[in-house]
Amino acid sequence: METDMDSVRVESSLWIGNKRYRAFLSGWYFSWTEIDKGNREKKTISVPVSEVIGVKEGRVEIQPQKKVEDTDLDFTLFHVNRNSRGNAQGLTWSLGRTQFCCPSRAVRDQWITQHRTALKTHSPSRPHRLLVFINPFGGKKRGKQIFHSLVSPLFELAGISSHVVVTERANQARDYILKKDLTGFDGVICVGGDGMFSELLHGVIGRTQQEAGVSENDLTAMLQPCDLHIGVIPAGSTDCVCFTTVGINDPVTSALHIIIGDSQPLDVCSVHDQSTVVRYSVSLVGYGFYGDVLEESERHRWMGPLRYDYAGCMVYMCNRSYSGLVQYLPSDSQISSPRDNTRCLSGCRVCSESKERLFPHFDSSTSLYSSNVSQYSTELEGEWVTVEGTFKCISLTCVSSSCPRSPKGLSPSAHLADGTADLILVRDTNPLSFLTYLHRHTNKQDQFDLPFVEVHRVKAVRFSLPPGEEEDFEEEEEKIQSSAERVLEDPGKLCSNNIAGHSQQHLTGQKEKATSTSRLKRPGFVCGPCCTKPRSVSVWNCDGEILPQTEISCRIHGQLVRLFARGIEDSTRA
Ligand SMILES: Nc1ncnc2c1ncn2[C@@H]1O[C@H](COP(=O)(O)OP(=O)(O)OP(=O)(O)O)[C@@H](O)[C@H]1O
Repeated sequence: METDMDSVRVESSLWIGNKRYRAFLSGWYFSWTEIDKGNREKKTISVPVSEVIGVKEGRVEIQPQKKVEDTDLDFTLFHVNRNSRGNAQGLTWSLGRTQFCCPSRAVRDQWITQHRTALKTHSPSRPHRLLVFINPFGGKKRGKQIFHSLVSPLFELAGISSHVVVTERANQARDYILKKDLTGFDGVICVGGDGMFSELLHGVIGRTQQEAGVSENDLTAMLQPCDLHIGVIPAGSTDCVCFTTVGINDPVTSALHIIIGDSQPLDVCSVHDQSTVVRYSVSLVGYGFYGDVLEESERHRWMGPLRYDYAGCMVYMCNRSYSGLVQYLPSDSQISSPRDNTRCLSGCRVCSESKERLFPHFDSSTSLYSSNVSQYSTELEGEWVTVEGTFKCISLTCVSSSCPRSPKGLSPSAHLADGTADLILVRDTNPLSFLTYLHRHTNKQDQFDLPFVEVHRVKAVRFSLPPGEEEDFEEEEEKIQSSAERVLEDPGKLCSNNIAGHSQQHLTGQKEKATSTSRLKRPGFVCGPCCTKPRSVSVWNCDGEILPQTEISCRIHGQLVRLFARGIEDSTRA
């Protein structure tokens, strides 16, 4: 047996079953080559040290149950295995296991020691201690089972200790991250859906800014990048964030990415009203159709995940469109564009070369509510572009926002970490054309290749109501406000309005009030085609939460957070 203590190098004969192998561990790779009876080399298998999950004495199995057969000559290597599956965009990872037999106990011990040294020196960013939040009610309510049967045994095998919090209320995970002592944790994990991810996102960003003394409410402030990694074990209804960053919704794949300490930076959009940050978003800030669908689906939570299909049909039949003034700050189209037909895959060059971490020419003194368009252009050196019109929907997404139902996503060529978002403007059109647009999200046709759709890669966006609309809206607000007050005096009247009870995450108590008022403000619509008076103002859907504000300002923060992921792996590598 040959060893080199300084650079982690071991070489010896090893046996798998009755076949002999020449095994070799250098710093970065462990490989073994079959040697036939005539001493000829046959096939070589190679595993990067970075993808080794653990090395154990003896013959060990952990799935379906932990079983150890302790012998002096054997060791078991656990590592990542890849395969492709179904409609997944990325590769499924599973736990590979190979049992080796050594010529002597001394050689066995040497292999184990050297493997462990190699892990420490060549895969140093692995987490040792994790804070895990399980939403027991997310998706099909299998969060606890998924964690305890599939994820926890893998963490244990890899020597990761976890502190588990099973949530008892909405926003518990966010508040825990904001307030409790997190010393010693290398990351926070959610077992749940996009709503749980959002809680972790708000907690981690808020905590980091608090500690750095940065005001989150200041639209012009450079937010401090967050060191604490976020991991997502998918156990929700759609799990869009997981699908978009890993390419598949599979708890074991995600757990293995966490164990090996993968790190994927992610852009985040902050949404502001005039004076405060309202929310952070990763996947969708949407007005019009997507806002209406969320609002309608909230009235039917009892239907479970089916409510989105139901609400989609109802809102589609209402055939609404909304006037608005959209202003955006375009990103450099020489670098990338939403229509360049590229996919942001693991190791993406556009993301790794991105310099979009600073935000030039943003002037907070400009009123959001001003309708003076030229004022924006002058103050912001002519970079802002203004589009006024009537829209079916307005969507802003930092990432492709893909999910199993829409594997390409809202914007197939969007990047995870280039400091930009894609702004999709769908102008008013006939119902059939709009259906064509929606349907193209589920097939291979280009959803942007339609005359009423435009898409722009942007660094910031503002939305305001056109001047006339603004007055109507205020009048309507006043009328509805007074009727809401009457309803509050007589809560019995609430039944007919069926106001949604879904929890919202708020950054301030003031917003809590605004939201409840806002819900009361908007008259219910369930009648579809027979609605007599079209509503003139929609709501914003921000990653599945309804925003109380209509006029908002959004800014993209390049690579603000980091996930335990590596982006979608090219499936041709399987
Ligand atoms: N114990 C709890 N009781 C009630 N609500 C909770 C609890 N824990 C978390 N929540 C809230 O439930 C909401 C939905 O949870 P989650 O995202 O995990 O599942 P989902 O909605 O089924 O999935 P998706 O968001 O992917 O559609 C989250 O916004 C979260 O704040």
